[in-house]
Amino acid sequence: MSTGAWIIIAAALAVVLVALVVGLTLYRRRQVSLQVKDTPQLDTAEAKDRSGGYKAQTGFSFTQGPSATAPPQPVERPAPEKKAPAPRTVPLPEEVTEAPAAPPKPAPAPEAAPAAEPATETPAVPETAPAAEPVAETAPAPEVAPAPETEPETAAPETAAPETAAPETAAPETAEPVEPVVVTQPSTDTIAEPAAAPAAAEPALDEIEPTAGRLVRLRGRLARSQSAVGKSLLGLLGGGDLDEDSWEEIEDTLLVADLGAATTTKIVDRLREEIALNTVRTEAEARALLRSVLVDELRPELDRSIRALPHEDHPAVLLVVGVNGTGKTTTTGKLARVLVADGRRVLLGAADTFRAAAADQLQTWAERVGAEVVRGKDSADPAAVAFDAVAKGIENGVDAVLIDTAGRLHTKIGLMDELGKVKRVVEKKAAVDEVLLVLDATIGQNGLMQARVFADVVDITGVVLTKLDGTAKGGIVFQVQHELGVPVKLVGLGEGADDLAPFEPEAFVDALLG
Ligand SMILES: Nc1nc2c(ncn2[C@@H]2O[C@H](COP(=O)(O)OP(=O)(O)OP(=O)(O)O)[C@@H](O)[C@H]2O)c(=O)[nH]1
Repeated sequence: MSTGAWIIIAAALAVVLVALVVGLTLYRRRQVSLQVKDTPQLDTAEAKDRSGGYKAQTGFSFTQGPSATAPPQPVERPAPEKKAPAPRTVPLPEEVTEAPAAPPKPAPAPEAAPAAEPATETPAVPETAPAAEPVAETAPAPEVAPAPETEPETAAPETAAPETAAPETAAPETAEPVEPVVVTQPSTDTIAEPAAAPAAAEPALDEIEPTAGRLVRLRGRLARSQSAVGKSLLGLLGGGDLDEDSWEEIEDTLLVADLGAATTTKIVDRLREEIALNTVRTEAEARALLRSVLVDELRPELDRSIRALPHEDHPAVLLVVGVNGTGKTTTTGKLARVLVADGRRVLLGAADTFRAAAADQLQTWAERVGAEVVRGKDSADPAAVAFDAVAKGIENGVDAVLIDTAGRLHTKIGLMDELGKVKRVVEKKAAVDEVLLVLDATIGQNGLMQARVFADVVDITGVVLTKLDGTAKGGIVFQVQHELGVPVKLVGLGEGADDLAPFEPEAFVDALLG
């Protein structure tokens, strides 16, 4: 063979060898990558489920509150239950003149009708006489009962402690089988409610609208009521040279929209500065400037997440406070729906015991959404109901307990006693993660006055502004945040069950500017 032939054979062999090596490498690499794929990815996703840091992909953002101070205590199983006669005597308190508080009307689901009754109450905690003296700590009851209220100024006749501390020891015949009536969702897999389970018919659960993009979907409503303000501002700013009259008109427009004097001055000053710099030449630039000034004023950097995620060993606890008629109960129900839609287990505490209809209304929300509810008899001590709601929530391992409170504003002292007590008593079981103040946007400056009173009484952590669909005075958002230094976290944009949206400064301003 010639040398040339040998070279060709050698080259061919070399090519085959290279091909073999490459093929083998590729094969092995593919094998490795398959194994990698199988690994932890899925586990972590699953492990995330119940922990903090959850962010609804919806614009609703839920977080875990700061860690609890009160050590959660093991709660005894409720004592044998008795049927509550539950006569409802609807004692409308004197000054509570607010809205009739219709039960949630959305999703009228006729099948739900029978489900309203099955709420046959089963008192979870047979109660001792309401006037029971603070016996808590000395009682041999196994459960570590919360200390009774000791503050002299809140020496209300009832304390939460005796009521819940007594279950095991109370004589079964205790006259009144009333205090906290607990209605559990029949399908829950937790504690067996022997009396309730067989009696309760399967409740017709509502379809909950997807929570994604709520504010966008509801923006039309916001725009309808707000855009007059935006249009007028844009008309003035984009109209060329601005004389003093025009600036005054801008100021008036902002004031009429309830932005308040301080915010209005700040906004007008900034607009003047920018316009003096000649940076605004077109209508589009005027719009962009106005948008950025308004958004900045709404402090987009504030944390607007709702602290509704459970702690390791107990649920998140949220208090919903506000004057009657502002939409507290409705908001509590709407928020429960959002949480349930996001896979959370929710318990509602009906601590608004001054109006029987309020508890009924909350119960209806709970049934429709598949949440549990704890309620007391009419005029029961709201603190006791709130306490029992949290205890039940811990016992049943729910993710969040939402407590609807009563907000009678006859006197600040009364409110302080009541709300302060609710918070203190609840905190014997678990720290309160969130105190949401519900304000009715349609009442403008009055809402601000209410906010001040409530802020003096409890540490508000977030504001819910309701009925923004029905007012052009959305400017109250600016004032509330400015005055309280607390973010508006949620907005109510209608009476519908799903008409609750997270508050987003940019989206709000866009709606305002139309
Ligand atoms: N248009 C509109 N109406 C709302 C909104 N939120 C609540 N409402 C209505 O306001 C009325 C009062 O709401 P409630 O939830 O009963 O108010 P509350 O503060 O709990 O009052 P009490 O039940 O008396 O304690 C009801 O008719 C609700 O449907 C909202 O965002 N927009």
